[in-house]
Amino acid sequence: MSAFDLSGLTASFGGERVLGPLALRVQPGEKVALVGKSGAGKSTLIRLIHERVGRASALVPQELGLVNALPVFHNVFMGRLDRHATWYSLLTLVRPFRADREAVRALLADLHLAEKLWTPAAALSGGQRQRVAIARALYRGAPLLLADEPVSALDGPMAHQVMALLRDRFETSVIALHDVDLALAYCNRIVGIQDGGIALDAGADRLSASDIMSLY
Ligand SMILES: Nc1ncnc2c1ncn2[C@@H]1O[C@H](COP(=O)(O)OP(=O)(O)OP(=O)(O)O)[C@@H](O)[C@H]1O
Repeated sequence: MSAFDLSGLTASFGGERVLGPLALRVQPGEKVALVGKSGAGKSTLIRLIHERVGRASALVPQELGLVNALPVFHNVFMGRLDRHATWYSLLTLVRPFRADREAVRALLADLHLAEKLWTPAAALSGGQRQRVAIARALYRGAPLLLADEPVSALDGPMAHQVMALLRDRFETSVIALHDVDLALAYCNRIVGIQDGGIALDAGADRLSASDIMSLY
């Protein structure tokens, strides 16, 4: 059994191939860091995997996808929008149910954001917005996380805390990361993307930061 086993992954823009064709098989329990220089194709690969795996995954896109006019609660609640009947979601827009309020509040507490439950997303800092997108992914309750630079706006200690949380709460993950030290500390498999292909694929315990830096 694998978390996913995909082949024929390709992407082109304006007739120019930027990724693939490549294949990626990820086993349950693997924490995969996607590394590689800017423009290598990491975000494109995350998007392609999400398109194929769909609802079985929780996505943290680089642009976060928050609704600015809505409070933090509702942005997090959206992580499970496809699991609720329309009437339930509409009622929640006006008056959230207590059990949902408490579940979201607990997740936000883990991310040091509990006091922002009713703050509109527009009024948050970059790092707070990033943590709301992470809370939405956690709230989804999917076993597979697909995340694109999920801690890029967080300070050092907070980035470590959040990476540890993601490692512990998701069975399997694929995370695009610029920070090579975070990749080695919190992931057990490193996949390096170069020129639209996989140039490195090895266990984190077999690699050092300098091995990964050869991709840059
Ligand atoms: N919508 C688009 N239109 C045209 N080209 C695109 C588009 N999205 C991505 N590309 C191109 O595809 C290539 C891969 O981009 P991608 O965003 O996947 O890289 P990345 O490794 O995630 O970079 P970064 O680390 O800077 O986020 C780049 O050359 C980029 O210019």
